[in-house]
Amino acid sequence: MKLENIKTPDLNIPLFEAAPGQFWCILGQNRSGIDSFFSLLSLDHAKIPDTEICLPKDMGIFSFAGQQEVFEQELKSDDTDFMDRLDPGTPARAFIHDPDQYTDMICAFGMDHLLEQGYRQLSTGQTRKLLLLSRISSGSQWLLIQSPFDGLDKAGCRQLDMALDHCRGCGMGILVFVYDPGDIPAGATHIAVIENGQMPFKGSRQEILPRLFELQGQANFSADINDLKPVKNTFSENALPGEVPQTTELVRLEDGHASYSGKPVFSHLNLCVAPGDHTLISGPNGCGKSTLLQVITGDHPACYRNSLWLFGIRRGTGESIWDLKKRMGIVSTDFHRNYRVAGSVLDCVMSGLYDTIGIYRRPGPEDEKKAMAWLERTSLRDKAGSPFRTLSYADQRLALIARALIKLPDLLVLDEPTHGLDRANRNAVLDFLGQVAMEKLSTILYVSHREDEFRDFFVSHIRMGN
Ligand SMILES: Nc1ncnc2c1ncn2[C@@H]1O[C@H](COP(=O)(O)OP(=O)(O)OP(=O)(O)O)[C@@H](O)[C@H]1O
Repeated sequence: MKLENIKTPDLNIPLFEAAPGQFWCILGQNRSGIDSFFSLLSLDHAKIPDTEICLPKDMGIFSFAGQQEVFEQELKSDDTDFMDRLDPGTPARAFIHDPDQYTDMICAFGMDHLLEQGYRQLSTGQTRKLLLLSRISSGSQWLLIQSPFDGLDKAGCRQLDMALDHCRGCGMGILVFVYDPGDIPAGATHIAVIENGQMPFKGSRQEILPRLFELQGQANFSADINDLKPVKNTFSENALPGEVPQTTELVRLEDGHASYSGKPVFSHLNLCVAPGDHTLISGPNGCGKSTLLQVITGDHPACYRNSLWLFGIRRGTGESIWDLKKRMGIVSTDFHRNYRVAGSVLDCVMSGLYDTIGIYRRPGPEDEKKAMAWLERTSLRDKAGSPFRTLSYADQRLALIARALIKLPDLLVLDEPTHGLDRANRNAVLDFLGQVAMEKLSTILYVSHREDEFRDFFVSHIRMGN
């Protein structure tokens, strides 16, 4: 693989070369040009005037955009309307080329018991593991992989490192793109850094690792809690009629359970979240973290089968889900992939005020002002009018985080919200959530696999699946 004299509006790289058997890690911050470089390599027939591009014919590509394409394809072929049951989607087995040849790797990823399960029946991490297996087994001699560790549990990260080492051992060329120096794969033999559209360092791992401290991380997310305090000072400004205010528990789940087709995901789970009980939820892929949060947000049918109280109101007693949603802000991978309406970035952030996906009313000037302020805080102001889906994955995430925060709801339900973000942005978001917690502006339920996100402001930690 060789690219010479790359000159585009975002990139200026005189030369990049990689050989079969090399394992490159490309490291860059969000908006550094790293995504443009990834796109350039992943295009079938990339053409830039005066640029020499020599790419392998066939590459196994794993990317956020590719994952969304698979999801959209699955939606298109959803036959639920013509069946007397939910269409589970393409069986996982069909994504892996010659599964028998990859039995050990499939088992190592913990996917062996899921091969007959439909794509739509997999958790976030399971979906990502499946698509990684799909690319690794594709027979391509080159792998091009974007942010592979996002969403994977600890064991999954270790297995991926081993799988990539195995691929390199078989003579494959590998390029893994990461946004955080902590995500550099253990087996990477070479590192290249992208900064301001350029590639200031590239070379062997030993040569480049000591130079990484020179990198200055600047976050795109920057919010001052003092600007927000006057908007709301207590937990229950949005109290529902008839609700016991202030001291009411936000969530109570007694002997909670959820299952799919009779197969339990979790059971006997008790949870009580009072204002200020910022709660971290962790556990292996597929243990039921997202299902639990979906029960709480009313996005899972088990919410009616449980002894569940939200803001002091028992679910299933005639309450309006819209009234409940008014008091929540939600970010999750499932929500992100389903945010598929046409609409601008400004619309997306503003829609957080109305709890809709997209805008279906004429917003008032005050709402627009609030949304613009959040675009400023996420450095997305100049993208206000751009269609949401044209943003990079990380910028889409920042917009969705702004959407959840715009009304500073009583309950922030954040299921792995920092997918795709670089270290500076991730830290900035978590620092801000720490301030939100300290100022008692919201109560936070937060799912994460990353130990560097296990901050001190979480007062309780639920470890599921142990
Ligand atoms: N629609 C569905 N039908 C059947 N099984 C499902 C469905 N959705 C999820 N599951 C299964 O339920 C289990 C829990 O899924 P869930 O998404 O809650 O896990 P998770 O802990 O959030 O995982 P991850 O860390 O990968 O995000 C998984 O094993 C998954 O395969």
